[in-house]
Amino acid sequence: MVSLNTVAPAAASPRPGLSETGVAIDARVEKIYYGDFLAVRDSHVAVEKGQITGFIGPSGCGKSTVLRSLNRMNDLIPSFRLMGSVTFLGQDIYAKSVDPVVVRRHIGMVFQQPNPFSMSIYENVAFGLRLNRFKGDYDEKVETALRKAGLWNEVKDKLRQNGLALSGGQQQRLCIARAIATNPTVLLMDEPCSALDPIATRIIEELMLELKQEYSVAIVTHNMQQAMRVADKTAFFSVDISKGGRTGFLVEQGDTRQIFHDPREKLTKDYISGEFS
Ligand SMILES: Nc1ncnc2c1ncn2[C@@H]1O[C@H](COP(=O)(O)OP(=O)(O)OP(=O)(O)O)[C@@H](O)[C@H]1O
Repeated sequence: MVSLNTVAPAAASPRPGLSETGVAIDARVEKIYYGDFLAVRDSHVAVEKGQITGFIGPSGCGKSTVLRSLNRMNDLIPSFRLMGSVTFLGQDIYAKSVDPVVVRRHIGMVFQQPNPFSMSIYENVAFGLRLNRFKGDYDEKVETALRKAGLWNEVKDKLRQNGLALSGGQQQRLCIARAIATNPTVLLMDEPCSALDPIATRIIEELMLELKQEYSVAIVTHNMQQAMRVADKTAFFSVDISKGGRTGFLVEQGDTRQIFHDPREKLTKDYISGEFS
């Protein structure tokens, strides 16, 4: 059982394996507000173990809002308010006793813009380990994370160089290395390729397919082809403008093939045929 209550040294709290199938994160969003604005309603989203779950839908439908609710990243926005529940391996991540720093160690995040810190490549990867008061072999952890992120061969001779000196695609892989260094169970990726060229995008997509051997992944993407290429499961969101607002909601979630080729809902069908026509 994972403890979400205190910052335990990273090495002392092993990551649950992906041997069993099932749900890693179960989010039952009733409502999400920013101040008085109802941004998302009625969205039950699951991130399954060892799979990639894609979040798709038109701009403003709440994909990023829901994604960022899955590891309490939205806590940093004072006007944010969630009604409903989000459980990680059966535990309520919004429970009073839970430490959001520990949640984010188990559920890491990669953002749209590569955002390495202005520090060395090595220290970028070691950052989360230091935050989590890791006491073991830093060199080994940094190398392993860089290898898993497919970056080791490109940076092994310049680990003391500033991370900001890398190319955009390399910076994004550095951010992935930083996210996986603390041995998370889930990786959340918010449009991780939107700032990258097609070659760097393809590298990250291939990396995602490798990462799902070890991690459960949820990715927000605007790119439907990307969702089809990488996602096992797809959650399609839409925007309700019927009451004069703009409120996002989940239309349906299912196997990616089913969502793209045999959607249950007309809204999904219309969106997908519009995107591909
Ligand atoms: N920090 C915030 N404060 C207030 N409103 C916000 C905030 N972040 C997002 N919103 C609003 O919440 C709604 C959902 O935004 P969100 O970014 O989650 O949608 P999205 O589907 O990811 O959009 P996009 O595809 O354009 O990135 C939008 O109306 C947006 O303007």
